[in-house]
Amino acid sequence: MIKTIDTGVFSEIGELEGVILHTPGKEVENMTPSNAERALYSDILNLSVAVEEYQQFSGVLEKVTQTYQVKDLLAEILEQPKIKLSLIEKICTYEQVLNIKEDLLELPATELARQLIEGVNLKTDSLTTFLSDDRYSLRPLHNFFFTRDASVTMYDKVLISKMANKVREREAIVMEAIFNHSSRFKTQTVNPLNFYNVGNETMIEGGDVQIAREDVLVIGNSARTSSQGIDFIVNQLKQKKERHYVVVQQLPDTPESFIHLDMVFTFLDKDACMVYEPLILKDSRYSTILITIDNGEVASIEKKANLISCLKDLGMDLKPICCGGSSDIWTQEREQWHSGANFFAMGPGKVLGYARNVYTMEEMNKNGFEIIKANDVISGQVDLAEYEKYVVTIGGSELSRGGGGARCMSMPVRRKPVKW
Ligand SMILES: NC(=O)NCCC[C@H](N)C(=O)O
Repeated sequence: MIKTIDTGVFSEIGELEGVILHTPGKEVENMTPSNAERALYSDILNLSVAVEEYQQFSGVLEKVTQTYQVKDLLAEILEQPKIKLSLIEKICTYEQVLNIKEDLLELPATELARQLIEGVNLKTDSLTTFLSDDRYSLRPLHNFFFTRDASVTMYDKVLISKMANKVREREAIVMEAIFNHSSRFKTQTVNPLNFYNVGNETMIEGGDVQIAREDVLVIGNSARTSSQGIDFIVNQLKQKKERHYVVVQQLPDTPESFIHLDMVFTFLDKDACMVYEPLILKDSRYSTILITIDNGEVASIEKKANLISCLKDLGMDLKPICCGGSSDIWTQEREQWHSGANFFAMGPGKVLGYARNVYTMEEMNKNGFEIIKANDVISGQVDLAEYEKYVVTIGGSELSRGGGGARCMSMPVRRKPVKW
């Protein structure tokens, strides 16, 4: 009997009750140095090492909460012929490969789910395909293990992202199909593509959207999330007719380690957050803007000094803990590059992050977080219930080369309310 849960995320830190994951598969290796950039990678991952590291991440989450794997969820919905047909038609139309539709329809659900993620090989049945440098009719979804980005559980609904790059668009199509059809989730999806006034400039990715509190969102205005994307979210919030705050943090377009807000800022606890200090606290070139929505309208839009003081004005007094420590800019830069600021909260003060960022971990420890190795949790040597405040560390030397960390690799579907 399948258990159905209502989706609901009203904070970044509430105790986790369900999370969607994707264990990296062949799609992370199915590229070459010359097309890695197109895949949005700065380097090519070694799959066996990446999987070993990932198992530390998923192993811990499996101990503390209900986990779901994208591939299983997808295979489950593809067992229904109508859904299979409509999803294949949608993907083939979208990616202009209607010629492979019949072949895909013949595949059993599990194999189809695998190919939709790992890529569908190009048939060499014509001179053009024979001469083509490409190997795929449908390219692999190289970045799907960053499940954070393609959809966002926002309060009681799920927002389907409008990805900035073509190479990640199918991820959003798959997530929408899962949330619309899986009997495991009771929810309502909101897809910008279904709104007549949404154009190409509208971009939203989950790495930029943080649910700070029931009435506060923090959103990165980045290379991946445009002002139009944020306006779309604001328009959705207006419908609630309640007072709501959207704090916008502008981000630079380069280097690629700044793609999303969660690469420079994450919530850790009711009273603490992780920051990349040079950008969040010291660089005045990137504005913080507060949008106040009230009674179904934008009541005001104003520039604020910085993200931390803006949140304080809204009643969220957070101590910033510095990625890479607070003394050496080179260390800060290096650890930020390796997703040192990208923590994922399993509950207030209970977070996951990469062990490789040793200066960041030292700083977390100085601020009262116990440092616990993932493998010790998985083996049962450490019982997390005995600790109040901790970071569980996972190996991240290989995974971080994909361009993200623990928050990027998790898509929470439900969290308990926080007792603020
Ligand atoms: N939330 C995140 O920061 N996700 C990381 C995404 C990395 C991926 N290579 C990308 O460029 O989209």
